[in-house]
Parts: sequence; structure tokens; C-alpha cells
Amino acid sequence: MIVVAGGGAFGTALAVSLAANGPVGLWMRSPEAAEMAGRIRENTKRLPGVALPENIAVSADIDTVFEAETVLLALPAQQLRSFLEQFGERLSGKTLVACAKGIDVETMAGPVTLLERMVPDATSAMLTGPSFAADIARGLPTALTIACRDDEAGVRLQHALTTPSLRFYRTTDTRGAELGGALKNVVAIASGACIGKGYGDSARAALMTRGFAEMQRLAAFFEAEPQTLMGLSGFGDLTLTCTSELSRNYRFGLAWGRHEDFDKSLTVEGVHTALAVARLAEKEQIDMPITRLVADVVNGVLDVDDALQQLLSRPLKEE
Ligand SMILES: NC(=O)c1ccc[n+]([C@@H]2O[C@H](COP(=O)([O-])OP(=O)(O)OC[C@H]3O[C@@H](n4cnc5c(N)ncnc54)[C@H](O)[C@@H]3O)[C@@H](O)[C@H]2O)c1
Ligand SMILES: O=P(O)(O)OC[C@H](O)CO
Repeated sequence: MIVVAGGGAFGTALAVSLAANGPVGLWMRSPEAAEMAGRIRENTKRLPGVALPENIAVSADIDTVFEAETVLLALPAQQLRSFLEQFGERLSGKTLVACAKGIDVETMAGPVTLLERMVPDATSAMLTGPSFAADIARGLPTALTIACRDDEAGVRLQHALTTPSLRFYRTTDTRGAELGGALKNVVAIASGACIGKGYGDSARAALMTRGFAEMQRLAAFFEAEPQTLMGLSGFGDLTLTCTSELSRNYRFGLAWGRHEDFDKSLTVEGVHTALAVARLAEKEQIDMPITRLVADVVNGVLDVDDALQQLLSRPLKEE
């Protein structure tokens, strides 16, 4: 059986979609949240308004995760390492699919790299691509990417995870998939700030394009395949996240641009990824001005208005 570990918006939505194929487990850290979701058949905190099919077994018992052959790890990127430190040994031999989009600030590793380092005996993969939990949970058509270095395992996962509304493409370029998924969140924050500040759609299109150039430069440094960045996990997700108010990263940026507060309980992956990638880019001398400015605003070194002004007044150069 497939078990989804992590009962946030995304984990719950994936469980709802997978339930169309058969029984699925949903492990939540909080016993109270699991008890309530199991009883009222709804995750009212993270995915309100979506009924949980009866064949989703909700539990806070970690043994349900250890008993599964395939585990989808739907935790935020900054939580994955501590989860693996705690439970990694019990996950060896399994097929593990990270569903997080981000770079771990401590180790600068993406989700698949963390899995490979911390559970070397597992088959490690990543689920990524343009997809909002709310859309998946409503059964709207969604195309995703499964990234797995072991292509046979990738094919198996592709088939096991496809549902009537989720369509999976596949790649063996886990590095490219990690980078695309993580960096698009940083560019989405900048895009939100640009719109929030009132700079308009043309400026946003410029920002997205220059952000994509940064993504490609970092991917080239890590020898990721250029075409991975052109696909769902890169360009596809960049487009979605930089243009939709369903995105938390984009809404976070909007609030920055408007000088409004933002709900701190929401997961905004791009904040942490900007810090990790800006440090890495500085160390390796990779030109990533958008990421640098987002990190500077996060660190309180720059005001968001000054950061946007700096972006607009960069030296003239070739495209
Ligand atoms: N929500 C979406 O639309 C969406 C879509 C695609 C990808 N993702 C990715 O999925 C990941 C999770 O996002 P989300 O939207 O589900 O976030 P969320 O904030 O809705 O939920 C995160 C969940 O993780 C749980 N959690 C945190 N630390 C944990 C730990 N150590 N052990 C167990 N559980 C823990 C929390 O209790 C919470 O239920 C992110 O990396 C995000 O980028 C989200
Ligand atoms: O809400 P966000 O900004 O975390 O985006 C969710 C997904 O990653 C979009 O593909």
C-alpha cells in the first residue's frame, strides 16, 4: 500500500487523488489532527472543504509508514532532514518519494539528495511539477513529473501514482527536478512583490524570464539536463507559481510589495530556498541577482522597494 507521510494541504490532496486507485494511508504527526480528520473525513486546517474518501486510512501511528512499501513524503523541505534523522533507519529498502520543493538551508541539499544521503538503501524519487493541492483534491486535470535516477523504478512509480486526474511524466534527472521546483518559488516571491508594488504584468514577465535564466545558470553549474528546466518541473511550475494567487510564495511576495502582513503559519518554501541558494551562488560565483535580492530582503538587509529598484537599474548587458 502507498502511504502519504505528512497531512498538510499537499499530502492530503495526493491521498484524495490516489484513493481513486485503491486504499491509501495518510500519516499525520498530530494525533489530534489525525483523529479529527479520520472521524469527520476532512482535513479542516490544511485542506478545508474536501471530503476524504472512506478508503483513506488516517493515522498518527508511525508504524503505518514503516509498513508501507512506497512512502510519499509530503513534508516541507526544511522538515525533511529532521524527519529522516528520526525515522530514516526504519525506511531503508522502501521506495521513498519526496514531494517537497526546496533546498535544505543547513546542508544545501535538495529533497532527493537528502533521501539518497540519509537513506542510501532506499529507492529515492521526487514528485514535482505545476500543481496546487486545491486543484488536485478537486480532481482537476494535473500533469506532474516523477524524477527517479533508477528509470525502472521511475516507470513503476509513474504507473502506480497515475490516477484519473493526475498524469505523470518521468525523468532520471533528479538534480534538475530538485532545482526547478525549489527555485521557481524564489522567483514567485519576486513576481508577487513586483505585482504588489504595482509594476504590472510586463515587468513581471521580464522578472520571470530573468529568473528562469538564473535557474538555468544554477542548473548548468550542477550539470542538470537543460531540458529538465524546460519541462513541467521547471518552466511549467515557474509559470504557474508566478502567476496565480493560489500560490503561497506568490501571495507572500504580493504582501511584501504592498507592505502588508502575511500569515506566518503558511508554508512559504521560497524564503528558505532563497537564503540557501544565495549563499551557494555567492560561494560558487554564480550570477543570481533575483535570488540575492530576495535573500537580502528576507535577512532585513534591504527594503523590498529598494530591492525592486536595484533589479530595475541593473547594468545594461546582452540577453
Ligand atoms: N500545497 C500545494 O499546493 C503544494 C503543491 C505542490 C507541492 N507542494 C509542496 O509540498 C510540501 C508541503 O507543502 P504543504 O502545502 O502540504 O504544506 P502545509 O503547510 O499545508 O503542511 C505541511 C505539513 O507538514 C507537517 N509537518 C511539518 N513538519 C513535520 C514533521 N517533522 N513530521 C511530520 N509532519 C510534519 C505539518 O504538520 C503540516 O501538516 C512543500 O514543500 C510544498 O512546496 C505543495
Ligand atoms: O503554494 P506554493 O507557492 O507553495 O505553490 C504550490 C505548488 O508548488 C505549485 O506547483
